[in-house]
Amino acid sequence: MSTTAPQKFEFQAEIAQLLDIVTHSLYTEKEIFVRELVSNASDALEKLRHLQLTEKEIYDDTLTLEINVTTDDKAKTITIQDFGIGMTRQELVENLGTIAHSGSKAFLKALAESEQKNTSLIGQFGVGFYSAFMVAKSVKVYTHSWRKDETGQLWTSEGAGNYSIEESSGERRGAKIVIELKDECSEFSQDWRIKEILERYSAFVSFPINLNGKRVNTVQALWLRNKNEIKDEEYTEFYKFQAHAFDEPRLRLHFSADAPLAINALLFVPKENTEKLGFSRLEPSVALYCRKVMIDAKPKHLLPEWLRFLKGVVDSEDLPLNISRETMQDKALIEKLNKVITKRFLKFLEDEAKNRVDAYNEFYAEFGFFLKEGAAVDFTHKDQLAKLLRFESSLTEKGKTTSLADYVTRMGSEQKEIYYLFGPNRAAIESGPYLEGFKARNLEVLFCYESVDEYVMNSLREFDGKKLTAADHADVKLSDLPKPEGALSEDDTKKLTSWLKDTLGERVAEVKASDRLVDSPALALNADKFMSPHMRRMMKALNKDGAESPLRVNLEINPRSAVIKRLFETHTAAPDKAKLVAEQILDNALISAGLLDDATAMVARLYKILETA
Ligand SMILES: Nc1ncnc2c1ncn2[C@@H]1O[C@H](COP(=O)(O)OP(=O)(O)OP(=O)(O)O)[C@@H](O)[C@H]1O
Repeated sequence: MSTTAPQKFEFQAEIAQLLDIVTHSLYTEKEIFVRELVSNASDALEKLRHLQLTEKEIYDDTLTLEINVTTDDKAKTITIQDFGIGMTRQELVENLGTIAHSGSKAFLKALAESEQKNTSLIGQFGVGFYSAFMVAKSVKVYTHSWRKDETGQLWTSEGAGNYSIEESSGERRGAKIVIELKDECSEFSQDWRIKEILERYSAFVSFPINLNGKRVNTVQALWLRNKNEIKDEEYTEFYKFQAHAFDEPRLRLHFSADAPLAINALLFVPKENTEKLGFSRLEPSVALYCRKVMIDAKPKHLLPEWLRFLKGVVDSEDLPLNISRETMQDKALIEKLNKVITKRFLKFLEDEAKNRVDAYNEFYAEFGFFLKEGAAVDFTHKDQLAKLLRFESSLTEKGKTTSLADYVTRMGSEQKEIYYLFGPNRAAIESGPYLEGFKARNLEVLFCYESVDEYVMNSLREFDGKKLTAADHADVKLSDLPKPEGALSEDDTKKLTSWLKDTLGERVAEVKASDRLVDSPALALNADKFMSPHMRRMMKALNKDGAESPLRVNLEINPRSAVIKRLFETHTAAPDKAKLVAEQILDNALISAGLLDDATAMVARLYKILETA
């Protein structure tokens, strides 16, 4: 109730300009005004809570610290009331009539600099209290300061250049903002609509928020609590609420940091990797908060792409509520957050891998793909990621894995490189000809089954100073093994390799005796240094150039093999038959290498060989 005549005031020029833009804005996400006003209310309550610690005399001190939102769809109004510190007449003029507030300033500056004269910038900057004018015909602020000797005030504006203030008796402490909605914005006088908005942006505000008498925010901002006081069930409940999830989290990391930024983060790894199950690519969904108020549910650059499977919350009070994707300063802040959180999460995984081996391995089986993606593309973190990778190897049991670090501890003093082989699965690699030479010399070979492994190995290049080398690479040199009895002599072997080179012609670049074969008669090594057999297969699957270039391989034969000895015996006696066998040996080697492009010629030849058998 007014006790004196209203006094008229002009808005400061910048505010008038701001209001003009906001009032006529076509910005579609008008709903953010709720977030802005609730966050102001929460700030005002927070300030009151602090005052209660130091001040003896506070007006209306029996009030509960809460926020009450009421909607009236007949009158088309929404009211947001808090019992916070309120404002004096003087404060109303300063706070709501002049441009004190940084978000609005930044908004106007960006607008002046920006090419886009449209108002999409509002959403990016947030214009605090003034955002109410996107939806309001008129805004009334009923308020009473926490100071006992002040009187209640009513601030009114229709957003067009001026506002008025009058005394108002009977006000409770705090601020009550009544918005009379524009006709086209009447949706904001609907209970369900506001409920949805409050749940989205203000679910974790620490003061109770009641919408039309019903409590909306029931889940606590767990990430700000001391982790020693939080039960597992509370974490799980929070995860389900925040990530809209139905499963239980597999891993969680709850941490806070003070430098270089104040961060409170609560991150979860879900139980299942839905991308692996064939669902669509995950979107980043660790939400960004500033003091419990959500800034962005799906911030793109908060974490690297390969961490897109994480859920949870990052809260930093060093961020402005209206953080923008446009300004350099804010971009730098996000980058800093990204760096700190990624490093911390990788450290966490390292500890898990050390202390909870089984849980880590289960995590890896489900989410290892993402770590490999990171190792392949993220130059900054690849070394830290390399430590987290796991592979089966020639020394592990089927289904069990080793880390690169453990591999290194098993390396003999002679061994300088870390060997790996690609193949579709363990059986294929073990039955192929490439492994046996390594096995015979007790050299461990890592098994790589996934396409991404090729990129990982190419990106890492080395681990702990040891080169990562494909075991089927033509350059690999292996130590001599003692010559077994009954092998072809060196002379005979030379005769045979030169005959093979002539006979096989263009299909081979080189033929020589192998130092890596033990049982198999022959193997093919890709003569192309730049394209591994695996890459060639992928290019072929993608129908890319390169796969079609004529294939030339180095053929290595095993002088100990019965087939080779027999070939030597027949190559002069029955050259035609020997030629067929030679070609078949090459094709068999190509099959093992995954390099045989077309099997038709081979099938016809096999029948010919069978005829003579
Ligand atoms: N509910 C309220 N109770 C008391 N004071 C308020 C309330 N709402 C706004 N104010 C005062 O008005 C000022 C301006 O509010 P506005 O929303 O424009 O900016 P801000 O809250 O300071 O900035 P930001 O929204 O970026 O945090 C606030 O700083 C505060 O002093």
